[in-house]
Amino acid sequence: MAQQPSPRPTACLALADGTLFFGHGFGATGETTAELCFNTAMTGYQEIMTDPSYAGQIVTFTFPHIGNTGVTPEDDETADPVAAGMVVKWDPTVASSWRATQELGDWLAARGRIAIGGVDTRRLTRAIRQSGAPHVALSHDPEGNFDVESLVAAARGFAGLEGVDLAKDVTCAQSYHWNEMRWAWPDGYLPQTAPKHKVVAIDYGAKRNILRCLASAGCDVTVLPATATAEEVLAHDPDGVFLSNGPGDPAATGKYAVPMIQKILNTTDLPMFGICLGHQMLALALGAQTIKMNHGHHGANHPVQDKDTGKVEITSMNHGFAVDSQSLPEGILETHVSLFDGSNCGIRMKDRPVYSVQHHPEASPGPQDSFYLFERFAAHMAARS
Ligand SMILES: NC(=O)CC[C@H](N)C(=O)O
Repeated sequence: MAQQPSPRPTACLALADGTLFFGHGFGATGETTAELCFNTAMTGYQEIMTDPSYAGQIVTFTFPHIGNTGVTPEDDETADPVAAGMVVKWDPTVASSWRATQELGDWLAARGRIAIGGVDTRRLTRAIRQSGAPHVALSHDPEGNFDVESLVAAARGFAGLEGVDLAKDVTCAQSYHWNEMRWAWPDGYLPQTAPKHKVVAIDYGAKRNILRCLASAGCDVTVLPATATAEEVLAHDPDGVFLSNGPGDPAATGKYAVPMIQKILNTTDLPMFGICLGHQMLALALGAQTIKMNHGHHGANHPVQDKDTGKVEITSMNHGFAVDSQSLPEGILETHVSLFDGSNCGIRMKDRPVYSVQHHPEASPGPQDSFYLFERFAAHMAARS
């Protein structure tokens, strides 16, 4: 039997070091540049693509079957995809799920996001692990015409994420009130139906499920834009302040967020809780430092140890920067560590209800081990009232 000719490549991924990957384009056509990371989660591709923390990044999925359950608006973490593009091993099949309202490719196309299928994602992931998250250009042309030299030049021209504040691009334009609860509950957990605690949540690129978890732990949540000042936060007379996840370099976003956090810490005794970028900026405000990681942590099976209890949580992670635990000043305790590489995953003030974690306790990577962190925030606010 005559062999079928392999289809002409319609997408090209160019790394700044000149390495090229050809494959099949889906989603939008055109060209985009970004930093490339890999995510090891087996499910949740839609939540990943719509997590604002992924702004400025293209995601390589190490799990080969991506897209085969389509997309549904219920799974959006924000209204639009925020990750710059996606790289997958197999082209998505026709969506097979009773929840699907659209094919992944159509959804990406309607939202201007480029994807490439048919890539040796194992080889690509090994390259990322060895040399660090590369700068890349991704092109999708149905005619298959690629100027590879200009693509490599575009990858080299990408400025990277260090020193870049992306929170201002993804934060809300205006404050709003949030009261929707989460849909899935940890075993035996009863949702708090009557909100008891007034929380101001600062949106540096907040995922919706974080806001749902706060509401479910009994918080009446007012969301404020990233550039909110301490005066604007305190004008709401909150019982607690929450610092959200978000994209980019914490040191850059911290230029306006850190003074705001410091002012609240210096002028009030309010409980404060931060997640991911919020964790990193709280650490900066307390005098610690953050560093860029080689290839970051992105996945849904990251073991994290709670140093207070010794318990291990299986967590979702998505970060390319980390708090340098060596830089934590006196009075700031390390509460959680990654069991993959020992990097910092949580801090708290020794004598105040101010704490934060690097992982994503709102995500449900199968287990829901980390939800207690929201209940702890509510308990701190209850103890104060
Ligand atoms: N998920 C997040 O909040 C990410 C924080 C930060 N942008 C990082 O990459 O480390």
